[in-house]
Amino acid sequence: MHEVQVAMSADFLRGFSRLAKQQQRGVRAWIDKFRADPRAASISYKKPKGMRDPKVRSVRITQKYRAIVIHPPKEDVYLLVWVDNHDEALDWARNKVFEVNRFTGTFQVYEPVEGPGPSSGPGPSSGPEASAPPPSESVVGRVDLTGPKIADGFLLAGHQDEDLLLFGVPEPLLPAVRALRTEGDLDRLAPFLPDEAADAVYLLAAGYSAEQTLDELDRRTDQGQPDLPAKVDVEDFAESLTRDESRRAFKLLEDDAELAAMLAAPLEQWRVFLHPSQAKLVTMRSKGSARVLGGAGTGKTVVAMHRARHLARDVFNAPGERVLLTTFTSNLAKDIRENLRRMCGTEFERIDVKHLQEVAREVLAARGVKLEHTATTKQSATAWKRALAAHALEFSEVFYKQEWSHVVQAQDVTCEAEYLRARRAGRGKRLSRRQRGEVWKILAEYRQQLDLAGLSEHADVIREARFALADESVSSGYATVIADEVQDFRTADLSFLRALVPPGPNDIFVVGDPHQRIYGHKASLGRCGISIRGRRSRKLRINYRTTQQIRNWAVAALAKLDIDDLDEGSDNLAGERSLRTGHAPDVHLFDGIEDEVQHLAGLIEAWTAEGVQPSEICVVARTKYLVNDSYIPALAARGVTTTQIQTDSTDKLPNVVRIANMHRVKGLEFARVVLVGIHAGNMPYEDAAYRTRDPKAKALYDEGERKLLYVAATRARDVLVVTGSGRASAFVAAP
Ligand SMILES: Nc1ncnc2c1ncn2[C@@H]1O[C@H](COP(=O)(O)OP(=O)(O)OP(=O)(O)O)[C@@H](O)[C@H]1O
Repeated sequence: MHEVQVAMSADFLRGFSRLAKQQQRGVRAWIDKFRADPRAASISYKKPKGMRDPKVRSVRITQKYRAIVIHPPKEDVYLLVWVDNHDEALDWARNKVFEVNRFTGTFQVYEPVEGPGPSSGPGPSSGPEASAPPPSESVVGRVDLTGPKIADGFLLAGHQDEDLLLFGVPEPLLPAVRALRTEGDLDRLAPFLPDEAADAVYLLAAGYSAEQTLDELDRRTDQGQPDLPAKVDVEDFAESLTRDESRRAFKLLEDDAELAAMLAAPLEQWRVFLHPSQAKLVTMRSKGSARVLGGAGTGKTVVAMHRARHLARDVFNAPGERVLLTTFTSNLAKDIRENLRRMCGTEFERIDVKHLQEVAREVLAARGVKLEHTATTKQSATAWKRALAAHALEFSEVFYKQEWSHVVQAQDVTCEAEYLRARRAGRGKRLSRRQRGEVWKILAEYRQQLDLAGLSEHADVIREARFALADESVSSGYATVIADEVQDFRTADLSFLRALVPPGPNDIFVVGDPHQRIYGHKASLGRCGISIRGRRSRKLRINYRTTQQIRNWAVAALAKLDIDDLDEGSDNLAGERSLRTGHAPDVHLFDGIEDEVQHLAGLIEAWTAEGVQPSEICVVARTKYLVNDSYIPALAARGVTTTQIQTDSTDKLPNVVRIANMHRVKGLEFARVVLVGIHAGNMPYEDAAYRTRDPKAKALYDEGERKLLYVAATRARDVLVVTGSGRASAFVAAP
């Protein structure tokens, strides 16, 4: 008989992560014993009463703790699916079904219910605090239906049962799926569905056809048929666990070092369990460049890291071949470098993780180009003051400054002739040729002032570096480039990426979310020579970070804007979902800031008393000014110590509450987030030029503000609170 194997589920690892360190040691020792021989006489299996699934066994670890193990009919792979105190472990397993789906061949975990789940509160996969509804009670009739109603009844009315079965909906859950009427219903049912079925049902409910859903999920063969096994043996666990869809939640324990790493960092599940769409992107063989889109928290950075490791290890692995992973912000580059160092073996030596400015500076330094000083905010303000004083102004001062960054620097404009031809799409105001000429005088004067002071800007460094690469036609030394946060790259930055590597297979892999563009201006990959045709463009749709309730709130803040796709098309967040559920964000509007801060201080006190680490709480305000002049002192006056997040300093901060402006929290995440000062005047932030903008420019500005709110709200993993005072923000629905 073949050797018996052991697999561990993502749930087991999650259960393990909740145990105290001392108990974890005991469980580790037990896992080693169990792996050695799950059929050994010393392993004490119990078949608990009242389990829905007869394959469930509870195995004693200590007097208090039990592992839930799924006994394989063929004795091929024993599955470790949960670990907890005796009673809680049994409660967790009681209503669940663990089986190989007879159509898809995937190993599924689900909980049969007849309706869309309880109307609030976490679902079953959230762990012990989960509150599953009684198994046989239909809850359709009593839920609070929140999502948009489908006019003629049921969300999936247009789909046959057979289709739903082929998408992995288990037969016992068909009635519940059929009963869905709103997106709110689906959010409540999703935690009870197997993951592969939930992915598909979200897309079908968002209006995708069955064919489109297969395409979006990459579940079609090259011949266009659903990618399903010809024959499924539901008793063959070993075969089932080889499928991508099973591997998103189960890992065969084959390698001691890998298991040790898993148990040492049980919360870092992204290192082991990739969603099939993530896994495919990591190893995809691309004829040229590729692009990955996905809303906040969908694991784009995770894919970028795994991809970098894969390319360095398996594709560009000749001595001297280097892989570059670059980002827009320096904080993120630092985090990624640390994570990669821990994930990689010796291939790490051939991976550079640097933010784009750093890459450009190194390209120039390697060629002996002496860099001018980068203008500080103060120095550039002085240069602007002089430039704006030199000529009569037809427009507001802000207009010239934005024209400089969004048109001149973004597109590498260096002379009047180029400026007269430059694309000004998205700038709001149309300029006549005469007006362009007049505006250019001031822009040219600003450049002159920088030159006189011996100063340059970040964009100048990127441009110089690109010219240096083009002039010499020597390569940058990189075989491949992976870029994260690409939504904030300007045209000039994308052109620099292109110049870093010659066109070829797997040359450039870009990752970004245009819904989160808070710095740059729309730029097009194709226009910069980065072509991503056909299947080289994919989307991630599972939000691993925030709860569904927080995600929905943040998406509502975007108010259905028209969003580009980093290229010439458009993007949306349809069919995206969160794996976790929680409570809807709390929104409060107070009479004045005093009351607001009083509430905030009370919240922080209550949370820390509950055991939340202060460093896992972040207070976020729209501007630095609000942070420094209002909230830090007001909180300090109430005895709450905060520390401000600065560039490059996130991991050195003490264990106290974090505070930051919205731009600064990009790319970060916290268990609990409070967005403060969210009221009229601050959101959208009414800067000096706010009232003077023409309607088109104002609409564009507001769009940027909505994206900023989306970024800030999606930093929260578990809890989001939104507070303000005075008049409500037009971007926030009344509480
Ligand atoms: N396969 C996975 N399994 C478990 N957790 C994951 C997985 N993929 C991503 N995560 C977790 O989800 C969170 C968000 O991931 P990541 O930062 O990669 O998302 P992102 O799309 O880059 O987000 P953003 O655009 O908001 O910066 C992280 O905590 C990450 O560890």
